[in-house]
Amino acid sequence: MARKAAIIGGGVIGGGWAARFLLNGWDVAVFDPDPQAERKISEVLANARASLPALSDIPMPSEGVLSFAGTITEAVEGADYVQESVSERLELKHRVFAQIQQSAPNVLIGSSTSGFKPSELQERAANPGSIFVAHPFNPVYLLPLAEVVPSPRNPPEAVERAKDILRDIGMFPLHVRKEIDAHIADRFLEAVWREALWLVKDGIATTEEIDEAIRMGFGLRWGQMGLFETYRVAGGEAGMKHFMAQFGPCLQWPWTKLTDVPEFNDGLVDLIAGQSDAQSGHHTIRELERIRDSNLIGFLRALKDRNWGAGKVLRAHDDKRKAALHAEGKIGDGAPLVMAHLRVLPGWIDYNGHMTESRYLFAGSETCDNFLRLIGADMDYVAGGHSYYTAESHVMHLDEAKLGDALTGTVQVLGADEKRLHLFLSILKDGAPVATVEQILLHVDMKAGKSCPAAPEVLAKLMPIAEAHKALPRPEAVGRHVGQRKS
Ligand SMILES: NC(=O)C1=CN([C@@H]2O[C@H](COP(=O)(O)OP(=O)(O)OC[C@H]3O[C@@H](n4cnc5c(N)ncnc54)[C@H](O)[C@@H]3O)[C@@H](O)[C@H]2O)C=CC1
Ligand SMILES: C[N+](C)(C)CC(=O)CC(=O)[O-]
Repeated sequence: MARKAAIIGGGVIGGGWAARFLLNGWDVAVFDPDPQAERKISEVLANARASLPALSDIPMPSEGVLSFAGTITEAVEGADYVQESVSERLELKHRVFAQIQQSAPNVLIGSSTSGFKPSELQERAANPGSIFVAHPFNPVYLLPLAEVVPSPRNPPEAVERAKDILRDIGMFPLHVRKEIDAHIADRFLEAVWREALWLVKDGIATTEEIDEAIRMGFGLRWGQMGLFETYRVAGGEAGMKHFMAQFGPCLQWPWTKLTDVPEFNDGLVDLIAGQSDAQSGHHTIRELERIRDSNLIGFLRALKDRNWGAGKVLRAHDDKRKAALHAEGKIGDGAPLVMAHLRVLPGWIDYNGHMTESRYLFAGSETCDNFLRLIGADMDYVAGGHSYYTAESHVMHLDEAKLGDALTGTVQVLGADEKRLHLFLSILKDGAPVATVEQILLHVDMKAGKSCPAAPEVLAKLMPIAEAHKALPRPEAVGRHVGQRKS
């Protein structure tokens, strides 16, 4: 039976939590008095459905059931976990905790608070030990980080249980060992934000110029190496010690001494908001969210291929789910495997106004690559000198894919032996094929440049799937050559 999460407060962050839990197979009950909450959450959910599955290389779990509760009591009834995401006001959060604990005194309650310490949240609570900080990052359904901040009143086993729940929905719980205002990451964000406000207020840079300074340079570095590893490399061969010797004196210079905050008044708000409108006002917020999400998918997939940073979390999540699916006998159970989810992007459209022909093969390649990862022929395997090479492909174009369409790639194994793999890939829109790709792949010793048997651990995963797929009907298109008439 699906586990249940109660989401109290369904705004930007609550909506993101709801989407992450739902797409990871949890049932979700939301309570938010805002009459617009249901519409807003359905829009966030649509964005999440279009993006999160693209990070997974194995079939996603069946989506949980979403419900909207009329009261907090109704929302938390039977909940295995509660995530509080109401507005950032301490007295409101206290009131909400009291209501939750009246109906569910022992349930774990993670708070999304950006700045309050857990001991502040726990003040006057009936059961303080079950309230802790689980601070996420927007968009919650794509970014893995959740800062988990306990106070001394939280029993360690309860904190570990909460971290396991967060891992279950693909997150990276970062245990913050000492409670502090604004935790770890928001301390940085506030420092950067404060400096940016000064730069705009003093007329040194516009909002757009500041964004270019981040996204063309150090922002890209931070996303994959963070701060200390980046600076270690910047120290050259002598590493961190040399970096500190060279740049240590700057700590005394004026450029690192701006710690006061510009006066927060209407003038500053209008200046920043006006520049931001000029910079990005031609996009709606939902459009910006979709641009952000598809960029994040690209970054995260690259990191996943390299098993680095946030990509490691994605791999570990797949591996855990893959093991569970094997244990439940759900992998290799005789159905074509759903191996890819893609969204048709603007650059894929040709002069005929539909998806250009090479992208159907691209969709097939993505589907096939995900299948190869599933059976263990992944980047580590390739780094070890073995891989599958495609020897032959036959693409059939059956229907049109248009801009924005959601496509799903499935794999049916038609045959396999130690060296060969015969696949039938279907690229589906709304469940019907827009293209099929029949492929023969050869297992190769890359150094010798010759075919050779696949590793036993790969065959151990491949063969049960091939065996189970023998029971599937053979697609009519298999073996069909170009121009052949159907009879
Ligand atoms: N927006 C952001 O970038 C991030 C915000 N957070 C934290 O997440 C929490 C929520 O922030 P946002 O989602 O941005 O705010 P928001 O304003 O988008 O959503 C807050 C929601 O709480 C609802 N609410 C108010 N009183 C309520 C009650 N008594 N019961 C249930 N719902 C109630 C409101 O109707 C609203 O929909 C805050 O604690 C914030 O610090 C954490 C990470 C990032
Ligand atoms: C601006 N903020 C303090 C609410 C930001 C966060 O808490 C985290 C984020 O997503 O940037």
